[in-house]
Amino acid sequence: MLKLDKVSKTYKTGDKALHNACFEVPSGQVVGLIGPSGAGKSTLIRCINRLVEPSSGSITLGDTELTGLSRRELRRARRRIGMIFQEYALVERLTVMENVLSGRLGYMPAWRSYFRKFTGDDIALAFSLLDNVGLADHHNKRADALSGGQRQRVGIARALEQNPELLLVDEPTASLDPKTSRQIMRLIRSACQERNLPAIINIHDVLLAQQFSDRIIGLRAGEIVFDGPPDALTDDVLTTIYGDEDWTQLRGENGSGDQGEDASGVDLMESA
Ligand SMILES: Nc1ncnc2c1ncn2[C@@H]1O[C@H](COP(=O)(O)OP(=O)(O)OP(=O)(O)O)[C@@H](O)[C@H]1O
Repeated sequence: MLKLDKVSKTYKTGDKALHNACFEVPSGQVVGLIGPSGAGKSTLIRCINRLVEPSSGSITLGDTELTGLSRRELRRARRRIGMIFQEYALVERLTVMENVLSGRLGYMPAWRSYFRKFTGDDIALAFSLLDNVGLADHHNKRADALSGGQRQRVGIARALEQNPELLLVDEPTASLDPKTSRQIMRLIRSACQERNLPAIINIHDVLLAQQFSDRIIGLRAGEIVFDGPPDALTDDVLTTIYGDEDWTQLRGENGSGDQGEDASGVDLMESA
Protein backbone atom coordinates (compact mmCIF):
# COMPACT_ATOMS: atom_id res chain seq x y z
CA MET A 1 0.00 0.00 0.00
CA LEU A 2 1.22 3.47 -0.95
CA LYS A 3 -0.13 6.51 0.86
CA LEU A 4 0.32 10.18 -0.01
CA ASP A 5 -0.79 12.72 2.57
CA LYS A 6 -0.93 16.40 1.57
CA VAL A 7 2.11 16.19 -0.68
CA SER A 8 3.10 19.52 -2.23
CA LYS A 9 6.04 20.63 -4.34
CA THR A 10 7.13 24.16 -5.10
CA TYR A 11 10.33 24.34 -7.15
CA LYS A 12 13.04 26.90 -6.34
CA THR A 13 11.86 28.83 -9.39
CA GLY A 14 8.54 29.40 -7.59
CA ASP A 15 6.61 26.93 -9.81
CA LYS A 16 3.89 25.34 -7.67
CA ALA A 17 3.90 21.93 -9.36
CA LEU A 18 1.86 19.94 -6.86
CA HIS A 19 -0.61 21.00 -4.17
CA ASN A 20 -1.84 18.84 -1.28
CA ALA A 21 -1.96 15.52 -3.16
CA CYS A 22 -3.75 12.92 -1.02
CA PHE A 23 -4.50 9.35 -2.09
CA GLU A 24 -3.83 5.71 -1.29
CA VAL A 25 -3.00 2.95 -3.76
CA PRO A 26 -3.80 -0.55 -2.45
CA SER A 27 -1.92 -3.69 -3.52
CA GLY A 28 -2.51 -4.75 -7.10
CA GLN A 29 -4.16 -1.50 -8.20
CA VAL A 30 -3.01 0.10 -11.46
CA VAL A 31 -3.51 3.87 -11.42
CA GLY A 32 -3.44 5.86 -14.66
CA LEU A 33 -2.20 9.39 -13.93
CA ILE A 34 -3.44 11.81 -16.58
CA GLY A 35 -3.48 15.56 -17.11
CA PRO A 36 -2.27 18.23 -19.49
CA SER A 37 1.36 19.07 -20.02
CA GLY A 38 2.77 20.82 -16.97
CA ALA A 39 -0.01 19.54 -14.65
CA GLY A 40 2.54 17.95 -12.29
CA LYS A 41 2.39 14.27 -13.26
CA SER A 42 6.17 13.73 -13.46
CA THR A 43 6.64 15.78 -10.31
CA LEU A 44 4.19 13.55 -8.44
CA ILE A 45 5.87 10.33 -9.65
CA ARG A 46 9.32 11.70 -8.82
CA CYS A 47 8.29 12.88 -5.36
CA ILE A 48 7.35 9.29 -4.50
CA ASN A 49 10.87 7.95 -5.03
CA ARG A 50 12.32 11.32 -3.98
CA LEU A 51 14.10 12.04 -7.22
CA VAL A 52 12.29 15.31 -6.50
CA GLU A 53 12.13 16.34 -2.82
CA PRO A 54 8.54 17.16 -1.79
CA SER A 55 8.24 20.58 -0.13
CA SER A 56 5.73 19.23 2.40
CA GLY A 57 3.51 16.25 3.19
CA SER A 58 4.27 12.60 3.77
CA ILE A 59 4.60 9.55 1.53
CA THR A 60 4.42 6.07 3.03
CA LEU A 61 5.14 2.73 1.35
CA GLY A 62 4.05 -0.18 3.55
CA ASP A 63 5.40 0.72 7.00
CA THR A 64 8.11 3.04 5.71
CA GLU A 65 7.67 6.79 5.60
CA LEU A 66 9.75 7.59 2.51
CA THR A 67 9.73 11.30 3.21
CA GLY A 68 11.56 10.81 6.53
CA LEU A 69 14.46 8.71 5.25
CA SER A 70 18.14 9.59 5.27
CA ARG A 71 20.12 9.22 1.99
CA ARG A 72 21.37 5.79 3.05
CA GLU A 73 17.92 4.57 4.11
CA LEU A 74 16.46 5.98 0.90
CA ARG A 75 18.89 3.90 -1.19
CA ARG A 76 17.57 0.77 0.51
CA ALA A 77 13.94 1.85 0.14
CA ARG A 78 14.38 2.53 -3.59
CA ARG A 79 15.03 -1.18 -4.15
CA ARG A 80 11.37 -1.65 -3.31
CA ILE A 81 10.26 0.74 -6.07
CA GLY A 82 10.58 -0.38 -9.70
CA MET A 83 10.83 2.41 -12.29
CA ILE A 84 9.92 2.13 -15.97
CA PHE A 85 10.90 5.10 -18.13
CA GLN A 86 9.78 6.60 -21.44
CA GLU A 87 13.31 6.40 -22.86
CA TYR A 88 13.90 2.92 -21.38
CA ALA A 89 17.15 3.95 -19.61
CA LEU A 90 18.98 0.78 -20.66
CA VAL A 91 22.77 0.48 -20.82
CA GLU A 92 23.09 0.29 -24.60
CA ARG A 93 26.36 -1.62 -24.81
CA LEU A 94 25.26 -4.31 -22.34
CA THR A 95 23.23 -7.37 -23.26
CA VAL A 96 19.53 -7.78 -22.59
CA MET A 97 20.35 -10.23 -19.76
CA GLU A 98 22.87 -7.86 -18.16
CA ASN A 99 20.34 -5.04 -18.29
CA VAL A 100 17.68 -7.18 -16.60
CA LEU A 101 20.16 -8.38 -13.95
CA SER A 102 21.06 -4.78 -13.16
CA GLY A 103 17.69 -4.71 -11.37
CA ARG A 104 19.42 -6.75 -8.61
CA LEU A 105 22.36 -4.39 -8.14
CA GLY A 106 20.64 -2.45 -5.34
CA TYR A 107 20.46 -5.66 -3.29
CA MET A 108 24.17 -6.50 -3.44
CA PRO A 109 27.08 -5.56 -1.27
CA ALA A 110 29.34 -3.11 -3.10
CA TRP A 111 32.07 -5.66 -3.89
CA ARG A 112 29.61 -8.06 -5.50
CA SER A 113 27.95 -5.37 -7.57
CA TYR A 114 31.41 -4.18 -8.69
CA PHE A 115 32.22 -7.63 -10.04
CA ARG A 116 28.61 -8.15 -11.15
CA LYS A 117 28.46 -11.43 -9.25
CA PHE A 118 24.83 -12.43 -9.56
CA THR A 119 23.42 -15.48 -7.78
CA GLY A 120 21.85 -18.46 -9.55
CA ASP A 121 18.45 -17.30 -8.29
CA ASP A 122 18.97 -13.83 -9.79
CA ILE A 123 19.81 -15.38 -13.16
CA ALA A 124 16.92 -17.87 -13.04
CA LEU A 125 14.50 -15.02 -12.25
CA ALA A 126 15.91 -12.94 -15.12
CA PHE A 127 15.42 -15.82 -17.59
CA SER A 128 11.88 -16.38 -16.41
CA LEU A 129 11.05 -12.65 -16.71
CA LEU A 130 12.55 -12.47 -20.19
CA ASP A 131 10.39 -15.43 -21.10
CA ASN A 132 7.32 -13.63 -19.68
CA VAL A 133 7.98 -10.53 -21.77
CA GLY A 134 8.64 -12.59 -24.91
CA LEU A 135 12.38 -11.96 -25.15
CA ALA A 136 13.86 -15.29 -24.05
CA ASP A 137 15.59 -15.71 -27.41
CA HIS A 138 17.14 -12.25 -27.22
CA HIS A 139 18.94 -12.53 -23.87
CA ASN A 140 22.39 -12.31 -25.44
CA LYS A 141 21.65 -9.40 -27.78
CA ARG A 142 23.02 -5.95 -27.03
CA ALA A 143 20.38 -3.46 -25.95
CA ASP A 144 21.23 -1.14 -28.84
CA ALA A 145 20.17 -3.86 -31.29
CA LEU A 146 16.56 -3.87 -30.06
CA SER A 147 13.42 -2.11 -31.28
CA GLY A 148 11.67 0.43 -29.03
CA GLY A 149 9.02 -2.08 -27.99
CA GLN A 150 11.65 -4.70 -27.17
CA ARG A 151 13.63 -2.15 -25.15
CA GLN A 152 10.57 -1.31 -23.12
CA ARG A 153 10.05 -5.04 -22.45
CA VAL A 154 13.59 -5.19 -21.11
CA GLY A 155 12.77 -2.13 -18.97
CA ILE A 156 9.74 -3.96 -17.56
CA ALA A 157 11.75 -7.14 -16.88
CA ARG A 158 14.49 -5.10 -15.16
CA ALA A 159 11.95 -3.38 -12.91
CA LEU A 160 10.38 -6.74 -11.99
CA GLU A 161 13.80 -8.31 -11.36
CA GLN A 162 13.98 -5.93 -8.39
CA ASN A 163 11.00 -7.78 -6.93
CA PRO A 164 9.44 -4.39 -6.17
CA GLU A 165 6.51 -3.48 -3.91
CA LEU A 166 5.50 -0.60 -6.16
CA LEU A 167 5.92 0.25 -9.85
CA LEU A 168 6.31 3.86 -10.98
CA VAL A 169 5.93 4.20 -14.71
CA ASP A 170 6.72 7.43 -16.55
CA GLU A 171 5.14 7.71 -20.03
CA PRO A 172 5.96 4.10 -21.02
CA THR A 173 4.42 4.33 -24.48
CA ALA A 174 5.34 7.87 -25.56
CA SER A 175 7.90 6.65 -28.13
CA LEU A 176 5.95 3.62 -29.38
CA ASP A 177 3.41 2.89 -32.14
CA PRO A 178 -0.23 2.25 -31.13
CA LYS A 179 -0.10 -1.55 -31.29
CA THR A 180 3.18 -1.82 -29.39
CA SER A 181 1.82 0.69 -26.86
CA ARG A 182 -1.13 -1.59 -26.17
CA GLN A 183 1.15 -4.61 -25.81
CA ILE A 184 3.34 -2.75 -23.33
CA MET A 185 0.36 -1.55 -21.26
CA ARG A 186 -1.07 -5.07 -21.29
CA LEU A 187 2.23 -6.47 -20.04
CA ILE A 188 2.48 -3.93 -17.22
CA ARG A 189 -1.10 -4.57 -16.19
CA SER A 190 -0.76 -8.35 -16.15
CA ALA A 191 2.57 -8.15 -14.30
CA CYS A 192 0.77 -6.12 -11.60
CA GLN A 193 -2.20 -8.47 -11.46
CA GLU A 194 0.01 -11.56 -11.17
CA ARG A 195 2.10 -10.06 -8.36
CA ASN A 196 -0.61 -8.02 -6.62
CA LEU A 197 1.68 -5.08 -7.31
CA PRO A 198 0.41 -1.48 -7.19
CA ALA A 199 1.47 0.84 -10.02
CA ILE A 200 1.17 4.50 -10.97
CA ILE A 201 1.47 5.14 -14.69
CA ASN A 202 1.97 8.67 -15.98
CA ILE A 203 0.34 8.51 -19.39
CA HIS A 204 -0.83 11.06 -21.96
CA ASP A 205 -3.04 8.69 -23.95
CA VAL A 206 -6.45 8.87 -22.28
CA LEU A 207 -7.87 5.80 -24.06
CA LEU A 208 -4.89 3.64 -23.12
CA ALA A 209 -5.18 4.90 -19.54
CA GLN A 210 -8.87 3.98 -19.48
CA GLN A 211 -8.39 0.57 -21.02
CA PHE A 212 -5.51 -0.63 -18.88
CA SER A 213 -5.99 1.08 -15.49
CA ASP A 214 -8.18 0.16 -12.52
CA ARG A 215 -8.40 3.78 -11.46
CA ILE A 216 -7.71 7.19 -12.98
CA ILE A 217 -6.27 10.20 -11.19
CA GLY A 218 -6.54 13.45 -13.13
CA LEU A 219 -4.23 16.37 -12.35
CA ARG A 220 -4.70 19.93 -13.44
CA ALA A 221 -2.27 22.69 -12.44
CA GLY A 222 -0.91 20.61 -9.57
CA GLU A 223 -4.33 19.73 -8.10
CA ILE A 224 -6.09 16.36 -8.19
CA VAL A 225 -9.35 17.22 -9.95
CA PHE A 226 -10.54 13.66 -10.60
CA ASP A 227 -10.02 10.35 -8.78
CA GLY A 228 -12.28 7.50 -9.83
CA PRO A 229 -12.90 4.46 -11.99
CA PRO A 230 -12.03 4.60 -15.71
CA ASP A 231 -15.67 4.48 -16.81
CA ALA A 232 -16.45 7.62 -14.78
CA LEU A 233 -14.16 9.61 -17.09
CA THR A 234 -16.98 11.41 -18.87
CA ASP A 235 -16.62 14.25 -21.36
CA ASP A 236 -17.36 16.71 -18.54
CA VAL A 237 -14.59 15.22 -16.42
CA LEU A 238 -12.17 15.37 -19.35
CA THR A 239 -13.08 19.03 -19.77
CA THR A 240 -12.39 19.63 -16.06
CA ILE A 241 -8.96 18.02 -16.45
CA TYR A 242 -7.87 19.32 -19.85
CA GLY A 243 -10.22 22.21 -20.69
CA ASP A 244 -12.76 22.50 -23.51
CA GLU A 245 -12.48 20.03 -26.40
CA ASP A 246 -14.80 17.91 -28.56
CA TRP A 247 -14.22 14.61 -26.75
CA THR A 248 -16.46 12.54 -29.06
CA GLN A 249 -13.61 12.58 -31.58
CA LEU A 250 -11.26 11.07 -29.01
CA ARG A 251 -13.61 8.20 -28.35
CA GLY A 252 -14.59 7.44 -31.94
CA GLU A 253 -18.08 7.36 -33.43
CA ASN A 254 -19.78 5.11 -30.85
CA GLY A 255 -18.62 7.41 -28.07
CA SER A 256 -17.06 4.65 -26.01
CA GLY A 257 -13.51 3.60 -25.51
CA ASP A 258 -13.58 -0.22 -25.21
CA GLN A 259 -12.88 0.17 -21.52
CA GLY A 260 -11.43 -2.04 -18.84
CA GLU A 261 -9.66 -4.71 -20.84
CA ASP A 262 -9.37 -7.91 -18.88
CA ALA A 263 -5.74 -8.92 -18.97
CA SER A 264 -6.48 -12.56 -18.18
CA GLY A 265 -5.92 -14.90 -21.06
CA VAL A 266 -3.80 -12.34 -22.85
CA ASP A 267 -0.94 -13.68 -24.90
CA LEU A 268 2.15 -12.15 -23.35
CA MET A 269 4.36 -13.58 -26.03
CA GLU A 270 3.21 -11.27 -28.80
CA SER A 271 6.41 -9.83 -30.17
CA ALA A 272 6.89 -6.07 -30.46
N1 LIG B 1 13.13 21.05 -12.21
C1 LIG B 1 12.16 21.97 -12.27
N2 LIG B 1 12.39 23.25 -11.88
C2 LIG B 1 11.42 24.18 -11.93
N3 LIG B 1 10.16 23.93 -12.35
C3 LIG B 1 9.87 22.69 -12.76
C4 LIG B 1 10.85 21.65 -12.74
N4 LIG B 1 10.26 20.51 -13.19
C5 LIG B 1 8.99 20.84 -13.48
N5 LIG B 1 8.75 22.15 -13.22
C6 LIG B 1 7.48 22.85 -13.38
O1 LIG B 1 6.50 22.17 -12.60
C7 LIG B 1 5.25 22.10 -13.29
C8 LIG B 1 4.86 20.64 -13.43
O2 LIG B 1 5.78 19.99 -14.31
P1 LIG B 1 5.75 18.41 -14.57
O3 LIG B 1 6.92 18.09 -15.44
O4 LIG B 1 5.63 17.71 -13.27
O5 LIG B 1 4.38 18.27 -15.39
P2 LIG B 1 3.86 17.05 -16.27
O6 LIG B 1 2.39 16.97 -16.00
O7 LIG B 1 4.67 15.84 -16.01
O8 LIG B 1 4.12 17.60 -17.74
P3 LIG B 1 4.42 16.76 -19.10
O9 LIG B 1 3.19 15.95 -19.34
O10 LIG B 1 4.61 17.82 -20.13
O11 LIG B 1 5.65 15.93 -18.85
C9 LIG B 1 5.45 22.84 -14.62
O12 LIG B 1 5.03 24.17 -14.43
C10 LIG B 1 6.95 22.80 -14.81
O13 LIG B 1 7.39 23.91 -15.55
